[in-house]
Amino acid sequence: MTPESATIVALATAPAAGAVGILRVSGPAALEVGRRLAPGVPASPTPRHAYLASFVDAAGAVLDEGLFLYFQAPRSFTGEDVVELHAHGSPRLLRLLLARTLEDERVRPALPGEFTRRAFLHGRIDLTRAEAVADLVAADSEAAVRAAAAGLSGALAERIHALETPLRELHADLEGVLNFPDEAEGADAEAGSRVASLRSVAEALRAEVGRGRLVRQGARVALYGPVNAGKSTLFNRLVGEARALVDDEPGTTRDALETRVEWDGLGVTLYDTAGLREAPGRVEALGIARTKELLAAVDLAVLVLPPGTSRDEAASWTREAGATPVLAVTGKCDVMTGVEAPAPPRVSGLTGEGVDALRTSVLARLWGGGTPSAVALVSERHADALRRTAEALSRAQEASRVSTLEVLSGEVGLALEALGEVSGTRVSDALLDTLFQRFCIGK
Ligand SMILES: Nc1nc2c(c(=O)[nH]1)N(C=O)[C@@H](CNc1ccc(C(=O)N[C@@H](CCC(=O)O)C(=O)O)cc1)CN2
Ligand SMILES: Nc1nc2c(ncn2[C@@H]2O[C@H](COP(=O)(O)OP(=O)(O)OP(=O)(O)O)[C@@H](O)[C@H]2O)c(=O)[nH]1
Ligand SMILES: [Mg+2]
Repeated sequence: MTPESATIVALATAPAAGAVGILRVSGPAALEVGRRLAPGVPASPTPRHAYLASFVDAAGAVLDEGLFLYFQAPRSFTGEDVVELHAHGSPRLLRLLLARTLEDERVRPALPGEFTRRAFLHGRIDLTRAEAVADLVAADSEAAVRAAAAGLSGALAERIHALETPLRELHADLEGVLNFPDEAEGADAEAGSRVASLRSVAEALRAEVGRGRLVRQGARVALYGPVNAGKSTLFNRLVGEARALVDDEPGTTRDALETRVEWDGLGVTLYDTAGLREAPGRVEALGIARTKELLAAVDLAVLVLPPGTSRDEAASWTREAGATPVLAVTGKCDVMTGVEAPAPPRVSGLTGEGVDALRTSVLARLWGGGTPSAVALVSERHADALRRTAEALSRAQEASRVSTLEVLSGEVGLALEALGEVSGTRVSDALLDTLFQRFCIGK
């Protein structure tokens, strides 16, 4: 039996006690197998009708009373016959029901992501939508939920399509001129400029990978600066609870502390770090080394300076963050005297002054304009395929000037191939294997 004709089964709900647990069966034997567990359901049930049914064991003893749903191929999530048993959410009961479906030799347990993979293989959804399903399940901020939902409804698919269609047309035109020079004469005019504009579309999409990552994984933001500047006090204020130890002794924070917050729907991992200073004690020096490591890894470093810091000192503290963007603030602004005239923005972790404004500036620096939910969730995988698309188009552009039409068309073909890895029009089984591995079983 080929894997495609196998009927698969898995729990569609988490394997924990809950109000309802769902067992999902997909494939040609789904209805027969489902009815073996729920013999009260008619032989030809109305698709999408919820039947209240008894689920029974092999001897006919009732194990549960639940809902039975039948989706007739191809009008189902997978495009195959699907049966769902909505039982009470007892993990042990669901294992019994699952074991009963497996008694049929046509049925086997589903692999991770296999329901979604079948939806893709049956053309119900393209690859960007399949990936959005996994993004949605993994989403842990409102922005991530909204962006994945947009992906599920085809936001990225449309943008890829808007690139793939003219690219395919260009390729067809070029092949036409190559194969039927008389009929297709002139179809290759403007090829150079068509290639150039497609290349910039690919580059623009690829540039969104950073935003995609910010939405998916959240941003990483670290507070840093000289010892005793008020970083931990500000951290506690930003987090809304007394997470970090605060003391007037310089060098209080040693290990970096981290906590996850959600600001305007965007997930943010916030770090409080050991204050930096010359000639610290041995343990404190270890903390300082960690701070420097962390600074290199975050998306934004918020430099907290004590009142009265000079411009030169501030510049030298800024350099500590290396290539990481820095947002400098003057802390303890409640104790400042007018004479010091410190550089804005000013905040006080103690009184809360300027803290909302700081949060807004952090988001603006991370995100720029627009709303996080409107982002196309470009992943590293998409960006890599788009990079190869753009590179092939760049070579095509060069070829349009100095080389033959064959070479030009060949490069356009390669661009099309690389792009096909995003939508899934050209994918290998190996790529699908890796992609669906990150799904959970039952998805
Ligand atoms: N109980 C249950 N809830 C679920 C799912 C499921 O499989 N079962 N889903 C699964 O992850 C998601 C919903 N996704 C679905 C997508 C398409 C179809 C479907 O039947 N599509 C048909 C018919 C469309 C129509 O009638 O409008 C089709 O596309 O042809 C069903 C569920 C989330 N909730
Ligand atoms: N007046 C005033 N005092 C503050 C403010 N923030 C912190 N302090 C005080 O300054 C001292 C140091 O505060 P911390 O928050 O521990 O400073 P830190 O930058 O984390 O210090 P290290 O961890 O040692 O680097 C404590 O006595 C705080 O109460 C503030 O906004 N205003
Ligand atoms: Mg501290």
